[in-house]
Amino acid sequence: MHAILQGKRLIAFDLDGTLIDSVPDLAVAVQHALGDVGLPLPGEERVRDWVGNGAQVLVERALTWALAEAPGQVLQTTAYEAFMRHYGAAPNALTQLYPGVQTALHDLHKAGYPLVLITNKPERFIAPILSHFGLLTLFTYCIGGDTLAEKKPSPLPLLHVAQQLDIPSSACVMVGDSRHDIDAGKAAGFATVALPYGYNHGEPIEHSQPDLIIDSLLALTE
Ligand SMILES: O=C(O)COP(=O)(O)O
Ligand SMILES: [Mg+2]
Repeated sequence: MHAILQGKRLIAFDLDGTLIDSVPDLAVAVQHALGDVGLPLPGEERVRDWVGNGAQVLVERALTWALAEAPGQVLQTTAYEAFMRHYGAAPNALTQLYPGVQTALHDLHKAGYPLVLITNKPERFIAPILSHFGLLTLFTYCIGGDTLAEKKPSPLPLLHVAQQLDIPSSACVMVGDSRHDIDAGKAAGFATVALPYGYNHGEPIEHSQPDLIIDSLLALTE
């Protein structure tokens, strides 16, 4: 096991950009939603930079780009509902696990670590995606962006799971791809591990000064 796991008793993982490359399916759903309301389509590369603060903000960023101004509430609600419908219809069509994820999660689980998932993605999508990849049963807890009163970068979801499992923050690790994961981890008193291959609004994850940067989750188990 990697030295950062020494004395640790809980590992929390981010989902999008950390375990799964979900942007191709998110982009399809965003484009369908914008098409439904008669707006121009942004393309996958723009959508990549908009992921990270949950589905409402993703839709709001897409609408703001398409309109060149902030959307009104009615349009936001209509486009959000369309996005949720389209994404829910096909959350796994193009989504792939990043290399090493399957092996690393199974090895950490076998080694006895409780694994938890803390994503800003709406909760309803978590189980269909994790079970598609055979990973759902590895996780003790799954928290979505709409599960609790606050989402990352708030430390609340991290502190919530640590408290539920009665594990002190100093014995917990947050693993993620974006500044929201690292900021939440630091604010919760967790050790922080970053993956540089995900979605961080186009900014290098080094800027958030995580405790460790690894190229693949396999580095945790070696
Ligand atoms: O849905 C998002 O905006 C990002 O989700 P994540 O927290 O799993 O990266
Ligand atoms: Mg992420």
